[in-house]
Amino acid sequence: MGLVDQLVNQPHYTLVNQPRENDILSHKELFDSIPEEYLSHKEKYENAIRKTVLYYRLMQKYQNYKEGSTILDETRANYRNLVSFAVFKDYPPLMLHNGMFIPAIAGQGTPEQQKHWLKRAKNMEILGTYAQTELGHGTFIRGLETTAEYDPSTEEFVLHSPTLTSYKWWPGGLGHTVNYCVVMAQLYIRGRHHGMQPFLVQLRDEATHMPLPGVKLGEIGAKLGLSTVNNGFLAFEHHRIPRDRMLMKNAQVLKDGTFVAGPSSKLAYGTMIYVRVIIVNGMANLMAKAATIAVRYSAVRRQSQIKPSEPECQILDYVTQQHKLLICIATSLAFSTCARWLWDVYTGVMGQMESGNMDHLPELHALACSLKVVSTMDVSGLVERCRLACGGHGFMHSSNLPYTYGLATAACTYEGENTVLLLQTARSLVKAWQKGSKGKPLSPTEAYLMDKSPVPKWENTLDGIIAGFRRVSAGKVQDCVSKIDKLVKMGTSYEDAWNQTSVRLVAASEAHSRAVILATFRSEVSRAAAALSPPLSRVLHQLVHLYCVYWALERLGDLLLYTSIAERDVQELQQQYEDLLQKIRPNAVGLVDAFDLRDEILNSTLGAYDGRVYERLMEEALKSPLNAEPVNQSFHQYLKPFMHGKL
Ligand SMILES: CC/C=C\C/C=C\C/C=C\C/C=C\CC/C=C/C(=O)SCCNC(=O)CCNC(=O)[C@H](O)C(C)(C)COP(=O)(O)OP(=O)(O)OC[C@H]1O[C@@H](n2cnc3c(N)ncnc32)[C@H](O)[C@@H]1OP(=O)(O)O
Ligand SMILES: Cc1cc2nc3c(=O)[nH]c(=O)nc-3n(C[C@H](O)[C@H](O)[C@H](O)COP(=O)(O)OP(=O)(O)OC[C@H]3O[C@@H](n4cnc5c(N)ncnc54)[C@H](O)[C@@H]3O)c2cc1C
Repeated sequence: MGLVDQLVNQPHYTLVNQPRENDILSHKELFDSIPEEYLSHKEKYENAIRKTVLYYRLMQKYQNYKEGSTILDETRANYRNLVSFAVFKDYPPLMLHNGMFIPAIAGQGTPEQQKHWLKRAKNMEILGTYAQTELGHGTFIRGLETTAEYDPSTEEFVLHSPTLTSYKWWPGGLGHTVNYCVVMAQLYIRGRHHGMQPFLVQLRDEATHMPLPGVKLGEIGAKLGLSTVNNGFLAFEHHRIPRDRMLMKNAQVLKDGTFVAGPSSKLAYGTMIYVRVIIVNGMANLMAKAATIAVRYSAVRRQSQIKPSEPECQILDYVTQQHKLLICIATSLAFSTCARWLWDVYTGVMGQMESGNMDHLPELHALACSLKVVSTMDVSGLVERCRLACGGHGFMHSSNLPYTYGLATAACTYEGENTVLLLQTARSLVKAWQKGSKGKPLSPTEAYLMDKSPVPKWENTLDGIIAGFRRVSAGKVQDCVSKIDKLVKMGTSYEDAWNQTSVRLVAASEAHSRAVILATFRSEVSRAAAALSPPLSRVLHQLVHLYCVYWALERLGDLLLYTSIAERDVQELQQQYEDLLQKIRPNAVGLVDAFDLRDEILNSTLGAYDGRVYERLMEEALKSPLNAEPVNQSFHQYLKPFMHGKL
């Protein structure tokens, strides 16, 4: 639940940092007796499975897991996301089961297929993942090589991996955990290609868990993070599945092999939009976690003196530390606010599509791409900033900042690599510009592109900054269109012109995303603040103000190019920013406390509520197996003979 929602729903903010009675986190067996850093690769996985089964059983008990609850409710059950941080520093092997396997069935299956498979999946009778990416292709979906050839004589699909590069590669849980998956494969009927389609495929025997004949499975090896997600590989050797295993909500294959196309071939990509929307909220949670750890630690840590005559100060009193960290609080709030707004857009478009109206799908796709990119890019950068702001202790796994960075930075790549998705949004912006230039109406989030009024006098206000970001985006899009048009007029193909302009297109796409985020953050907080006490409303508006001024200073070059901002405005903005740091500093700890992330969820020696940082660091250090004995056996085996010249 975002900070604004928490504050709105709980007028007097009660900190519940103690284990609640009858709460999943009160089950100590959920937690590791020794830190998982000291386990082997295999032990980490096995321990994660142990915790996974306990976690899901308890989650079902405490979340009164209703059969009828929709996927949307489940996924928005932030509690699960947050609690999973407590149990799994890295994500669980079943993250894809809830995160993509179930949503893919819900989004791509017929009502009958949903009825049958969702029941089994939500009861954890079967475990699944989403297998799209291959060793040779991740971005270019149309280049994926796994084939599904329909055999009308047996009414079966024959799945096959024709090359090494066609092996499915990366899907979470695929290595040793799941026994089913949704496989995205190129459909062929009587030699004719019918595009990428989703197939629900059993991979392992439900009793023995052995891979089925014609199915090759394994895990892809050690990674930067997500060490317990069990990302795996999958290959098919002419593996046959019944016709009813193609998820046929959008497109169908009849018994005789007749292909019935869906309203749009892109509906098969629907699960990706859904996950991109969810990721924005996930980033807000990660940012809240890292900000809580770093701000609390900065309130406990005393280092050096501001005045030689005074004792060592809290490092949070250094304005440079405030500059590093207060934007993190505002960023978490910005993305949790935008996530809820994007969720409402998503559910609205899904509702329209249920009645056959596809008009708003392109705008949703562009928004989901841009917000997924900016939230993952900003949060991974700011989580790393939180780690650096904690000095040496931030480098400890026990701080939980390195793990949190791994979770955030992974999202810059999965669910659509960030550059590629920004280019998708750029595609939408260029089309909107061309459409608007012909006088046609644009979607609500892109309508500002057609603002042809003269550039107004710059104002150092929220309205002025947001209008400025819109000017930057529109100006960049116009420059891209002009460059592409100029290249095409010189005889360059449109595709080559697009590629030669792509650095600018990515920048235009990011500028658009920032304009959307600033405007949404400001309007959503203004709407929610009306229900808050004046002091609370004031601090939230200070955070919105900080966020807008911060990004104006970060993007000064663009503002100087496309708006009338002048040097004196910049000086004033810088002063505004420093004044805001000073105003927010007294509330910094209170604000991260308001994220209400319990110690078990923070999982951090630096961020615990009681502030006993040094005792916790020492407690964790003593858990190292190396500390079990004063002299390690390697001294006698190697060092001693080496030091005596005998080795
Ligand atoms: C902290 C973590 C946060 C949350 C955790 C908690 C919950 C989340 C749970 C699970 C998630 C966690 C982990 C996920 C694990 C990872 C999973 C994966 O990675 S799955 C694989 C993801 N892969 C991709 O995203 C591939 C990216 N590539 C593409 O999308 C396409 O190839 C691309 C769009 C780049 C290009 O495709 P192409 O066919 O070349 O299309 P083209 O550019 O020509 O455009 C054609 C046409 O289609 C429109 N379009 C493209 N994609 C979509 C879409 N998805 N939906 C709708 N429309 C789409 C595009 O706009 C264009 O339209 P026009 O022709 O312009 O009209
Ligand atoms: C932790 C993790 C978990 C994952 N989980 C899953 C999963 O569960 N299921 C699944 O199916 N997949 C999963 N993936 C795979 C993920 O979806 C792909 O890695 C992602 O789509 C990027 O594709 P790629 O790896 O082939 O990179 P590539 O697409 O090869 O990208 C490499 C580089 O090429 C650039 N590039 C590529 N195409 C273009 C273009 N058109 N224009 C400009 N630049 C371009 C990219 O910007 C990037 O810099 C996971 C990946 C990770 C890291």
